[in-house]
Formats: sequence, structure tokens, C-alpha cells
Amino acid sequence: MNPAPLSGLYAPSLSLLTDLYQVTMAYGYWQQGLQDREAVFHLYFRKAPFGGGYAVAAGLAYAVDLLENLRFSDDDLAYLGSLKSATGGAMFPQAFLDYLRDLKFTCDVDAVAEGTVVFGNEPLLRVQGPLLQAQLVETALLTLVNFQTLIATKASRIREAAGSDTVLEFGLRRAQGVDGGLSASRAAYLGGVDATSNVLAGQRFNIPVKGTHAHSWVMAFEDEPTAFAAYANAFPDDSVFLVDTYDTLEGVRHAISVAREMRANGHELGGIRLDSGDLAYLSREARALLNEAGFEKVRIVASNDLEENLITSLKLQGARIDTWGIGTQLVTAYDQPALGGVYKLAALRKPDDSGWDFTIKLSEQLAKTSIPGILQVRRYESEKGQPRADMLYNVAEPLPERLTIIDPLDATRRRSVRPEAAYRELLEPIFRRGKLVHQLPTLEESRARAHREVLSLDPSIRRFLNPHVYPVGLEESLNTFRTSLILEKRPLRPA
Ligand SMILES: Nc1ncnc2c1ncn2[C@@H]1O[C@H](COP(=O)(O)OP(=O)(O)OP(=O)(O)O)[C@@H](O)[C@H]1O
Ligand SMILES: O=P(O)(O)OC[C@H]1O[C@H](OP(=O)(O)OP(=O)(O)O)[C@H](O)[C@@H]1O
Ligand SMILES: O=C(O)c1cccnc1
Repeated sequence: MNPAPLSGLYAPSLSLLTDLYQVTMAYGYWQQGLQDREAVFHLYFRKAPFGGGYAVAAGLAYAVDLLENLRFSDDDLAYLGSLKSATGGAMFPQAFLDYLRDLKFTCDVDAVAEGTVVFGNEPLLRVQGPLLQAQLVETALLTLVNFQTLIATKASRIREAAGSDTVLEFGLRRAQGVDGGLSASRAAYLGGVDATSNVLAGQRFNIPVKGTHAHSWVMAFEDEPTAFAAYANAFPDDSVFLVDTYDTLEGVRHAISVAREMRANGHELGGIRLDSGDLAYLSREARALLNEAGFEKVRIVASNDLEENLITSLKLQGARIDTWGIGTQLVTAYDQPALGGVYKLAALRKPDDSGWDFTIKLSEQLAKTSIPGILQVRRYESEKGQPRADMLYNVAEPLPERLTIIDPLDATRRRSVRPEAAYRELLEPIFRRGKLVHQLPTLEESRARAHREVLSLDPSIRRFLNPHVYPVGLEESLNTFRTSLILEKRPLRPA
């Protein structure tokens, strides 16, 4: 089986999966002769989602697939050719459409591996190449990386709450459409769930598929014991009975009597599922009934609008739940349905090719002012591999001998870097001149990375409530340069 069956996910191409303004700007750049001016954009979010202290990067495999297949088909061009301007003429002239027909993606892309733990303000992706192309891919890259990073992060929080218990993703029916379901299942697995009920995701991404049965199964038979016995007949070694259709504890008793018959025939009941009521109380009662009857190994699955805080609370209440089935809250990222990742222009090659003009987007809030340069993220780690601080620096400028990391929001907060401190660079080359130069890891490898990296974080950063803020700063000369650029661009207002 193909472990990373992503190639051609968007074949022949999703080149029109963009906002109209990307195409109108592309036309404008082309008209101005700016299409090949070398540009650098960074994709980053400002604040980790769910009030948490970190995020888990995801979506790169989809982004690679999209960029590899980026081309305008005849149908795409015919559609763009049919668009009209306000006065009724063609929005785009034929010569521009011909240019798009021949367009090939030739940018360099550097990115953080999927499953890497990331923080606010650091680039997850850097695109460097012809301005028109680097601009054109903005929307699609944001669509892919924002959503999958959000869901992978939610899944890692649920994993954190569940500890070593099994977590199943049950979200497809409540997901935001087809790709919302499919890419959520992938990102949730990457972030740490153990299996999905989504069969297409199982086929496409080689994710383990698992499930129980619905209330309708019980309702389709004359009574509950008959329904359980029929299910056991179909799946003698893989049965989990949903016990709450009529009365949960009565349902547990029915499950036990069918489990006895199964045992007499050489089979064991796998589990029961609770889907309503007080899950702490019912799971304890169910455990006691099962144990008394000699079914210590029958697992208790719980579902019903669960998420990381409820799981934590249920555990504190002494719930005896072995497996958590999580749907809506996970795949819709219910408490924060979007990650506000942005894609900002940070450098433009000078027209005479003599170097770079670094660019900045100002904001009233310093937190929203962009970071100029061609950025790399250097992660300093302890001897045990625990992340200690991340430093953003401009690879287009030489690094000073003595490194100091400055908090971009408060320049008085500084950290010196020991020259011998161990580090790794997070952005890795993915495309060079439009050619894929990176062997993408399998989904299993990315999932293992996410698991490893989240666990390597200090628990104070992983906690849900008021997590400690992980230090991400600018290398001192970059910070000084950014401040000077802000002063240069911001008008000096009269008092
Ligand atoms: N012990 C508990 N502590 C905190 N929350 C719980 C506990 N048990 C269940 N919950 C959660 O409370 C919410 C409401 O559950 P409850 O079963 O009362 O309502 P419901 O979903 O409307 O039930 P039903 O399906 O019977 O109509 C769910 O999110 C459930 O996971
Ligand atoms: O609560 P979630 O986290 O979203 O998990 C998925 C839910 O979907 C199912 O309910 P549904 O009522 O759709 O069908 P059912 O008859 O199988 O329970 C299942 O029983 C869960 O309660
Ligand atoms: O298999 C299950 O138990 C399941 C699947 C989807 C949604 N809710 C439950």
C-alpha cells in the first residue's frame, strides 16, 4: 500500500483555487513588467490557537502536491477569458492568458516539516521566486496550511488530555464539507489520534479505520439483546456495542449477557460505547458491572461532544473510559474555527539586481507589523533536545559573532546565545527553481515527529490554561533593522 498517496490529489490542477485579486494582481504585475522580479513571502500565524502555547505544523504535503501540479488548463483559461470588467470588456487580455498557459512554477520553497511544533510569528513556509508566481499561490497555501495546522494542533491537545488512552476521530458527518472531512482526518491523525471512522481517509492516507455501530442498529431490531447478538454474529471478534439507546446501565447488562454467549462460542466482546448521560458516573458503573461479570478486558468507549477540557474533567472525576471517540469538536475546531495564518511580502530584489529591498507591512499594533528579510528559524535546544528559544534571522545578511535574541514586542527582553549552544534550522529546502528537492516523510513519520516534538516541550508550554509563552525572538541586527524600517515608513506626525 502506498504510504503517502498524496500525489495528484489536486490533479490536473486547482490553479483557480484562489481569490480573484491574486489573478488581477498577477495581470497587473505582468502588465508592469514586474512578473519576474524576485520576491520573498513568508507564511506564518501570530498566535497559537485555542489559547494554547504551541501549534503543530501540518498541510505541507498537500501544499507540495498543489504546487507540483500548478498549471492553467484550457478550461481554467477559458473561464478566466470569460470574466468581464465593469464596462463589459474582457477582464484579462488574450496575451496574458497565453502567458498563464505557459506558466510553470519556478520558485524556491522552504518549509517546516509537518509535525514540527511551531509558535507565533515564525515562518512555516517561505516562497522565493518570480513575484507573480509567489503572489499567485498565497491563497491556496493559506487554505491548506491554516486548516490542517489548526486540526493537527487540536488533535495534539486531545492526545495530551487522553494520555495513553486510545483516541478515535469520528468527525466526518459534522465536518465542513468533503475536503474539510478528508483533510481533517489526515491532520487529526498527524496530530495524534489513533484511527478514524472516515473510510476514504483510511484508503487515501493509510490511516487505521475503526468504529462501533449506531443507535439505528439497535432500533432496527425488536430489542437490544437481539441487536447486540446480531452484531456479534457479523463481527464475532470486533464488536463494540452502543449501550445507551434506551437505558445505559440496562444496555450494559444486555451487552454482558451477549458477551457470555460469545465467550461460550470462543469469542470475546471488544467493548461497549457510552454516548449520553453522565459519562463519569456511567463509565464507573459500567466498569463495575463488567468486572463483576468477569469482563475486565472489555473496553469502555465514550463519545458525545467531547474535547480536551471535558476529557481532562472526566479523568479528574474518576471516569473509567479507555477509548475516546471525538467528532465535531475536533474536525471543526469548534472553539476556534480558523487559524489566522497570513502570507506577507518580506523582500524584493532591487531592479538593478544589486541586492534586496526588504519590505514591511506596518500596523497600529506592533504584534501585527510584519518582519522584513529572508527569514530562517533557528531553534536552540537543551542537551536533552528540549526546545529553549527560537531565533528568526535574515539569511541575506551575515550573522554577527555574538548572538542575542530580542523579543519583537519588547526590546528590553533579550536572551544571549552561548556560541556552543545546539540548534537546528526549521525551514528545509522543499522546491528549488520549481523542482521538488525534498523526500517528503510518510504520514506515519510526520505523526511520530509531532508526538516526539510535543512531548519534548516543557509541560508549562503544553498546559491548556494560561500556558507559558515560549520565547520566539529576532536576532538583534534583524530587530534593529526592522525598527529602522518602521521609522522610515511611518510618517512623523505633527504633535
Ligand atoms: N461527568 C461529566 N462531566 C462533565 N461533562 C459531562 C459529563 N458527562 C457528560 N458530559 C458532557 O455533557 C454534555 C451533555 O451531555 P448529556 O448527555 O447530558 O446531553 P445530551 O448530549 O443532550 O444527551 P442525550 O444524547 O441523552 O440527549 C456532553 O458534551 C457530554 O460529553
Ligand atoms: O459527538 P461527536 O464528538 O460529534 O461524535 C460523533 C457523534 O456522532 C454520532 O452521533 P449521531 O447522533 O450522529 O449518530 P448515532 O445515532 O450513531 O449516535 C456518535 O454517536 C457521536 O455522538
Ligand atoms: O463508529 C462509531 O462509533 C462512530 C462513527 C461515526 C460517528 N460516531 C460514531
